[in-house]
Amino acid sequence: MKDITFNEARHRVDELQELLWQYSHEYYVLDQPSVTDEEYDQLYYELVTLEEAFPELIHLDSPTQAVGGQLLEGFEKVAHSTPMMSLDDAFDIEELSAFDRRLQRLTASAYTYTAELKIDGLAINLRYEEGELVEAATRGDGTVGENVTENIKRIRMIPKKLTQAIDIEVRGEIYMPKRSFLELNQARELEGLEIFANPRNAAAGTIRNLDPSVTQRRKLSGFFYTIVQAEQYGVSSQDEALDLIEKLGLPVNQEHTQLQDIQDIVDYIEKYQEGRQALPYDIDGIVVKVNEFSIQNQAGFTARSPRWAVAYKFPAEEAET
Ligand SMILES: NC(=O)c1cc2c(N)ncc(C(N)=O)c2s1
Repeated sequence: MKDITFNEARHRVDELQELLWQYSHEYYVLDQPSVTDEEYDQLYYELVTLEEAFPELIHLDSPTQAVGGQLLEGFEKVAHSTPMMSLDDAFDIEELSAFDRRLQRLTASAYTYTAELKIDGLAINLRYEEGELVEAATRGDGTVGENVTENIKRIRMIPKKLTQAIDIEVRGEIYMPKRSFLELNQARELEGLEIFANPRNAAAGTIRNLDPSVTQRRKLSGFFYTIVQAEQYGVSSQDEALDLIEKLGLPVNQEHTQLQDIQDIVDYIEKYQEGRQALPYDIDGIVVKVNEFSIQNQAGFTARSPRWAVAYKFPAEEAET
């Protein structure tokens, strides 16, 4: 490496980190990479070399900070701060309308809905302290999950450091993009290994592997959609919560929208029931939530799930012929 000053190195390291994050976003979330894997790897190697020459420039959230790591003996258990609940399902429009009618009986106030794509992946809880990722846990039985922090730290798209140095817990879904799934199964077939049935199983199998370098090698990503105790952060609706999650630097699925009534939701469902094959990740339905937290609080929870949300499930896709 030609002699460069510390300041030149610092400028180039910042530039490379910015570039590599952007390229990862294009690859994982937009499925529209603007550079080849070789170009990405070349920049990544340049960053590693600079960080080795100037260790004080290594940031926790550098794309390079997810390498190495010892084999885990097993996963510790983690008790969730609040239960990670499941969603009631709706399989047709009539059930969706019944959900809406029940809500209207629970509150006299006006409310709107948010509709979000139901990502077919693995639920995850991330805990950040002073903006740094300190713990990642699977849903488990909803009350106690598995500590998979070392694996989650090796997913490029999951920030190790938020844009704000705050204590916060967020929940979302870890998923494997369709393209990564196909590449992984092709490689496994060549190696005579059993292939994964679908991207969800591949994501779960990766995160539940005790060797963190397996996660490192496989291209997983995530979308986040819940802040635990969100109102403590000054947000009063699901829409505002999604905006804050994105502002903190976590990936948020951009297909979410605020809707007025069930008919709007029916239109949204039809749009994605048709369009989901074109998405770079699997979805298995639409999550419909009351947008306003004040109304969510009025509606509350049953033993199993919130009364203010429902998962509209798409009919299972016909097996690829
Ligand atoms: N079990 C749950 O509560 C949820 C599960 C999921 C999922 N698989 N994908 C997206 C959302 C979302 N956008 O809210 C939720 S919420």
